[in-house]
Amino acid sequence: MDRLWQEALEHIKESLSPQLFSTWIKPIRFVRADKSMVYLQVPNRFFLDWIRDNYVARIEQALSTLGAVDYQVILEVGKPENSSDQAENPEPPAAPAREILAQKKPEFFPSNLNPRYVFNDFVSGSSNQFAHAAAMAVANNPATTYNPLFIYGGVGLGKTHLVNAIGNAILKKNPDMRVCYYASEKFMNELINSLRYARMDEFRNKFRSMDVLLIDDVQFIAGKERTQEEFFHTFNALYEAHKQIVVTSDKFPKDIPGLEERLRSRFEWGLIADIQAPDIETKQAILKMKAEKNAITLPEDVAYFLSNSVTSNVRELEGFLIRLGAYASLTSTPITLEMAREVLKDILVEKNRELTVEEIQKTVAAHFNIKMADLKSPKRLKALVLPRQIAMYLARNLTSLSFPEIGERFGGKDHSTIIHAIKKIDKCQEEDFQLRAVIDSLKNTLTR
Ligand SMILES: Nc1ncnc2c1ncn2[C@@H]1O[C@H](COP(=O)(O)OP(=O)(O)OP(=O)(O)O)[C@@H](O)[C@H]1O
Repeated sequence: MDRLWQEALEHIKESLSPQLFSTWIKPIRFVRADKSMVYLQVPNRFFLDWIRDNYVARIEQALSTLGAVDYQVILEVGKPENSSDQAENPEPPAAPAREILAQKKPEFFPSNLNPRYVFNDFVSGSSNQFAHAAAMAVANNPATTYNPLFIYGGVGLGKTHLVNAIGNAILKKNPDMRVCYYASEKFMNELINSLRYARMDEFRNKFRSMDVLLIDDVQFIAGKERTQEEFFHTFNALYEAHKQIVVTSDKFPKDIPGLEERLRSRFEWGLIADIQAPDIETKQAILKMKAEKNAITLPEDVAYFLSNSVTSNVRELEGFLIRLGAYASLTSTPITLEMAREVLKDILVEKNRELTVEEIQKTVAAHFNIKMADLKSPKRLKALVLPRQIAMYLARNLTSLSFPEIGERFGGKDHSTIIHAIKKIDKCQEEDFQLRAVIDSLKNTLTR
């Protein structure tokens, strides 16, 4: 059996980089074997966990290829190599490999979660209550209720916060679970590195051994062929093993350009929940909560002023609050409405500047991948009519221009054409959930 072990080592060596082999496999010592078990010694507990999670299957596979079929690897923590009593007093063997595989050792598993983002600090309002409720349901019963959970919404509206809150709540209740948060760009970078250094097995083992995988801003992997493929396989492996997957994006799956069809359809298997721009009451509640957290005294009228006059991006709103807090502290003056107006005046002027129809047309044209000129043209092609009507609708909603003035900016169209377009979009939005999502996303882009 000793010889067989040496051969198995050679076998494993072929499939690993020299560095990995010498780090993880070389220090493993063969102890003994009986009819169905191979006892291997590793230097310490951390090592044992790592080998168990990443290499036991590979070792069993190598033994099986060499004829030792159905042998089970049993890992034990051994004494240092020069220890004299090693042979006489072997450590009691650790649990059988398959049992070990079932155990989880979270203390060595980095979750990447942001501990600040918890449900308690998330303000729920009409704009986000659906996503909030879905996130809580997933946190309470991972992989049983909604899988995958897909949360989408505009920039700075709380997606990252919610997804981390899910992870933190799950870990609090189940400290043994492997919960991992990844921004999709980080997933991609790790994949690139694994490809470059021939560490794909490790990469796959790592992602496929999660109990809960949280992927933020998945839109960034769109158009990246290799990343999408690897994510697709990770998704399948986890889904089939009944593990929870949560994905966020700035858009509804159908509206993510360059997203592979097979991924899009999988994202639609579970629950899709949107986060909309917060209303004034929610913004005020968020500001009050954040002020309290940061020990900033924020008078009612200033909270109202901020919520009413600026952005719907909560991150930006938070930034204004911090700025006011810093100013108050540096000048040793309390925050007042007058002071808020003065300190934020430049930003607010820019923010309150009215959008132009050209900006709206440009954004809509880019979203639908058509030419801006087509929005102003009389062409009746189906692919142009809907974007044009959406642009007209947004022009009416986001500017103060009259119907004839809008018609003028759409290539001299009659005001009745504009009224018809607005009525149609209004009606379609009531029935068509996806159209509503597209319009919300465009509004968000235009007003952030
Ligand atoms: N409902 C909320 N209650 C409390 N804080 C919120 C809420 N929504 C957003 N925030 C805060 O706003 C900031 C931005 O939120 P977050 O990063 O989660 O947004 P996001 O939607 O992931 O943005 P991006 O699209 O840029 O990834 C965070 O500090 C977060 O705590």
